[in-house]
Amino acid sequence: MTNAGETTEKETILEVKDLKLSFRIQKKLVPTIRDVSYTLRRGEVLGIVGESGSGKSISSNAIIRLLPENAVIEGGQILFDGQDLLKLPLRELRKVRGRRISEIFQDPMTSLDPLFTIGYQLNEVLKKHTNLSREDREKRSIELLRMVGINQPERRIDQYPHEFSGGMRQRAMIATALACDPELLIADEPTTALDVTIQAQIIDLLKELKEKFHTSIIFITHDLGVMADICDRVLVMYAGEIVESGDKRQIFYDHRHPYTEGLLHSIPDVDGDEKKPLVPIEGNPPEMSLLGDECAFARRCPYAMRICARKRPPEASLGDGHTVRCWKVFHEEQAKEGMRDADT
Ligand SMILES: Nc1ncnc2c1ncn2[C@@H]1O[C@H](COP(=O)(O)OP(=O)(O)OP(=O)(O)O)[C@@H](O)[C@H]1O
Repeated sequence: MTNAGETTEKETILEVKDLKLSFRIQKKLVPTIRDVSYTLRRGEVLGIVGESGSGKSISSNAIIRLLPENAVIEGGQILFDGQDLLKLPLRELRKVRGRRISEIFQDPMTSLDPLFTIGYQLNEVLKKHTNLSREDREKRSIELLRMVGINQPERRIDQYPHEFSGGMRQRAMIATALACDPELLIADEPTTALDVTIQAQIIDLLKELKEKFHTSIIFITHDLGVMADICDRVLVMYAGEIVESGDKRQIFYDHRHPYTEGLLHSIPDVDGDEKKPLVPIEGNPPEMSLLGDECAFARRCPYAMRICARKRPPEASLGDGHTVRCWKVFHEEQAKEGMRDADT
């Protein structure tokens, strides 16, 4: 792996602009990812959080077009290192996938084949994406297993996935994802199925990747505690759209969207020193096929006003990269601006 220089640290690696994706269901197109826009810099960990079905996986899998057959991308751009991946023919995209962008999943068996040894699978990835000789591929495979914390990699390389424990399989999957030094790693709930100790070890490993190699990571999770630990910036998703985005401090300590507020009340205190009662958000997310031009959260929102049921709120920019899609916040910001104008 090459150690990226400090100068590349703030460079934008990924820019998603107005991504719109629908699913074809019984001849109808159901909008599911709605105007999603965000930027990811080199060496940054971007967390995506939201309830089940909010679009975390689909919006991230759209980057490498790993989508169900009935998915239709209806608009937007996905600029990776300046190149629009949506315009790239599938054959070209396959070269990017696994080499410059790779993905790790909750279930390691999504990407590990039970019929082949771990060494064979690492070798296949390296054969496909690099010009390394057979000998160098073996050396690299051993180095990768060692890097992800697998002891005795020379012996382990000849073993099959079932001979590994759950945590070790997760590490082996991470090793295959890292084989070609990806610039972007998409981690979709990579620690959810693991016990707390192993979860912490995997998080430490991902942090090390970010620190040492400036790998950019999209980290999808339900777990706001894990998110507070690893992420620099956070996207809060609800009903296929980003309802709030900001850096970790803005989201945890200065959030403005009622949904973010509800999410944060539904977990134990992130600092762990104050025991707050858990208050789940009442109600359920909307049925996407029935959603009109209203605020998707209106029916569950304790602050909903008349306009919320009639019109989707615009995205308000609060400065320093903090955005919120909520009428209440929009009006509060307008009022502040009005007061500022009156003062001058
Ligand atoms: N093949 C499909 N056809 C129709 N709708 C789909 C299909 N696949 C996913 N969806 C819908 O897309 C929406 C977003 O799904 P996605 O898997 O991205 O959610 P998620 O936030 O990652 O959820 P989870 O946390 O449960 O993984 C959901 O409402 C889901 O029902």
